[in-house]
Amino acid sequence: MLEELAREPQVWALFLDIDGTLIDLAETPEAVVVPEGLISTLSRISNLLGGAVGLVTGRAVSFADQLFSPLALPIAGLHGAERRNSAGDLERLPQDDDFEALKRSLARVTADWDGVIIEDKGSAVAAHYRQAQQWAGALDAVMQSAAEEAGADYTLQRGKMVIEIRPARASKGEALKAFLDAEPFLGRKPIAIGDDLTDEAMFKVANELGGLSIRIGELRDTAAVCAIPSPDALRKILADLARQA
Ligand SMILES: O=P(O)(O)OC[C@H]1O[C@H](O[C@H]2O[C@H](CO)[C@@H](O)[C@H](O)[C@H]2O)[C@H](O)[C@@H](O)[C@@H]1O
Ligand SMILES: [Mg+2]
Repeated sequence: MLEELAREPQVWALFLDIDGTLIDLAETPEAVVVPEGLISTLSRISNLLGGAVGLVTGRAVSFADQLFSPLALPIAGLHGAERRNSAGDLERLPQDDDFEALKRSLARVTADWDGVIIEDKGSAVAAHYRQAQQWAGALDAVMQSAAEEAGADYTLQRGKMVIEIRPARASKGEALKAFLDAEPFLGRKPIAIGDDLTDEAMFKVANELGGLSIRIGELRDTAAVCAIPSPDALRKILADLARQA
């Protein structure tokens, strides 16, 4: 990958997931740390690729922007439900009052469930049980019934120790396609790198378009065609690439 990207940077577009890919997982959503040097690495690789580097994440764009400030790459947030293109134009969904009420109700129902975290992300909500695995089954049931109540515009998204309700019309695969429809991504072959179930949609699109799909972790039950063992190993590869920029 490193050799290909360095030799023909005009051919490739790079799409990177955040949690579990660029940065290590942490016990809570707020406790994540962006390691020193990563922001400058990403900035240099973006220059090398003529700006064709995008973040594709389950996080809200606003949260990702805080993490990577002052870098503001093109980004798809909430699993593709919001997207900022390379010109800086941000598409997001209008507030849905029923969904706001549903999030409040979820927070009420789980208030006494020790260790459960309800992460309000605007047009999506995540219920975390990393610190409360005894609540995993009950939380799954509550989220399933909340997703039904939310209706056809929303869907359940499972991930690492998390169950989310997110807008149904979006996916990371659709986000990749939307990026690739416009400069500076237009006509390039996508490299999609991710670690979780939500990334499978972008792996499939990358494969279909003759690109490359890379899973962080094991190459098991995935559409990805190759693997990198850990976020740390990926960061080392990216740092090497940035040095050649
Ligand atoms: O698509 P991603 O960028 O990988 O985002 C996926 C979800 O990541 C976050 O949750 C995960 O990371 C947390 C911090 O390391 C961890 O505590 C949690 O167990 C993981 O599921 C984030 O909080 C979610 O909103 C994202 O959708
Ligand atoms: Mg991830």
